[in-house]
This record gives sequence, structure tokens and C-alpha cells, in this order.
Amino acid sequence: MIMENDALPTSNSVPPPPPPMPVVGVGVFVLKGDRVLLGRRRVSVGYNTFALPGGHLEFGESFEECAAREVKEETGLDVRKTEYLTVTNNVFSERAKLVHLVCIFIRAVLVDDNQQPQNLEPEKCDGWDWYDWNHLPKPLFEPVEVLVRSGFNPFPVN
Ligand SMILES: Nc1nc2c([nH]c(=O)n2[C@H]2C[C@H](O)[C@@H](COP(=O)(O)OP(=O)(O)OP(=O)(O)O)O2)c(=O)[nH]1
Ligand SMILES: [Mg+2]
Repeated sequence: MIMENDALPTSNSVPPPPPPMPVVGVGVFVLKGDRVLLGRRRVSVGYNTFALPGGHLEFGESFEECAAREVKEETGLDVRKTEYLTVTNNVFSERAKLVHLVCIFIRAVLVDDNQQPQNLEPEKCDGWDWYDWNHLPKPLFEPVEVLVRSGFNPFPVN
């Protein structure tokens, strides 16, 4: 039923917004001993949850290039041995909106073990810290939480 105030489509009306698309992100397990680097997000999706450094895959970029770039942009850290680990497909709702994230997980180690993470994008993150794998902070960002709950371990097998 058309209500009195409903806009009727006309030939010059604004086109409807495009349908939502999956987002391709890269999350990086920066490993140091038994610890991983995490920071509390200050942006949606995942506001206030602990996530890995990472970001959107840019056009033409390899997963490993994206991983090293995002870690550098967000923490100032230089990483090496970037290795693909796994991919997850997460569909969940956040604040009544459906979110679809395809996340490529990469691991890496520091070029210089003494280098400290800096919070280079404070509008996006509260700050970076190392967390023992067996004592991860809560709440974790949904894609990381699902991965950890599945029993996944990002550390190389000795
Ligand atoms: N940072 C981060 N993003 C993740 C993880 N898992 C996961 O699905 N993502 C998804 C969520 C985001 O929609 C997407 C991009 O990450 P982001 O929200 O940190 O993006 P960003 O602002 O740093 O990226 P950019 O636009 O600067 O490239 O990747 C994770 O563990 N860490
Ligand atoms: Mg990010």
C-alpha cells in the first residue's frame, strides 16, 4: 500500500543504494614469543573489542603486502616472515545491521625484537599491547573470537 508521504519513483529520482557487499580484511597475528599483538577497536565494526592489526585489502595487493603495510601504518612495527594462515567467512549482526567479513589471517614476526608498537591511528584503536596466547583479553573481535574458539593456533609448530 502506498501511503500519502511515500516518495514515488520518478525518472530523475536518486538511484537506490547498492546492496551490501562482503568486506575483505586482513588480520595479522604479530607473534613475539608466546604473545600476540592486540588493540581495542575504537571503530565499528567491533567497537570496544580486541582485534589484530589489519585492514582492507587494497586493489592489486597480495595478502602479505597488505599485512606488512597495515601493521606498519597502525603500529610502526616492521615485520618479516609474513605467512598466510587461514581465511574465515563471518556473517553476524551488529547494532541491527548485518556485517559480512571475509578475513585473511596472516602471521608475522618482528624484524627487530626490541621495537615497540606505537598507536599511530588513535582514532581507530586505544593502543597496542602484547597478550599471552593463553590469557587473551575479552571481548575479542568476532572473527578472532570465532577462530580462537575453533581451537586455531597461529604459532608455528616446532
Ligand atoms: N584489523 C582487523 N580487521 C579485521 C580482523 N578480522 C576481520 O574480519 N577484520 C575485518 C574488519 C574490517 O571490516 C576489515 C578491515 O579492518 P579495519 O576495520 O581494521 O580497517 P582499517 O580501517 O584499518 O582499514 P583501511 O580502511 O585503513 O584499509 O577487516 C582483525 O582481526 N583485525
Ligand atoms: Mg585496522
